[in-house]
Amino acid sequence: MARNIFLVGPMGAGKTTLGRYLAKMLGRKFHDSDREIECRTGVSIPVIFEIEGEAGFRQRECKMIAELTQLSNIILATGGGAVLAIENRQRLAQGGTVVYLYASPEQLYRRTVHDSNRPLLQTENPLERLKRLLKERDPLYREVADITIKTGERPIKAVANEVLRQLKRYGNVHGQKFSAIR
Ligand SMILES: Nc1ncnc2c1ncn2[C@@H]1O[C@H](COP(=O)(O)OP(=O)(O)O)[C@@H](O)[C@H]1O
Ligand SMILES: O=C(O)C1=C[C@@H](OP(=O)(O)O)[C@@H](O)[C@H](O)C1
Ligand SMILES: [Mg+2]
Repeated sequence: MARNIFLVGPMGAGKTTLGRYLAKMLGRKFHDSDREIECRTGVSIPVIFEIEGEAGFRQRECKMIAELTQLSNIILATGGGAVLAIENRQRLAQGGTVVYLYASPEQLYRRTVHDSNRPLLQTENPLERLKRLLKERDPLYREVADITIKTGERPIKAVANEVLRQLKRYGNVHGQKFSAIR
């Protein structure tokens, strides 16, 4: 059976966008842990941070990752901080093939600067925050990842084709019809 594909990486790497795109290409179900948390609670991520703090959000995130990693044949976009908890890292590593989407802090900044839905970036200097978070979390992303993909300035389509090329080596898309989008 084809295994799950889990996307990890920093805010703005493109996990949500690429996950949705890959799911369409492969005809698989897509889940985004942040969106599922928002659906369950009925409020946005910034509101959860405001009411329960980051610690409260992390608890909800852990429960959601535990649930979603039990599913089969899915594409999952995690939140950028999901790798902070060791239990999440273990569940991700055991439940599927983990793809680390990497982008430089400057690229992450450009992709997130106009979006106010990421509470951790609502600071005086979001670029500095992105640099610090990437430095802290990069070893955790690498620890859990089977594959690392540098998105660079490539459009989503090109990143998706690169991910599929790499995933073939892991048997994820074995026997599954997909056409590389040119
Ligand atoms: N490879 C890419 N090239 C250009 N824009 C991108 C790329 N990947 C993502 N984006 C854009 O960056 C923003 C953040 O992407 P998103 O998928 O929400 O990232 P994440 O879920 O990793 O935080 C979105 O506006 C998305 O369209
Ligand atoms: O990096 C983080 O700690 C976070 C990343 C966000 O998800 P994206 O990585 O999809 O932006 C979201 O889970 C929350 O705002 C916290
Ligand atoms: Mg996302």
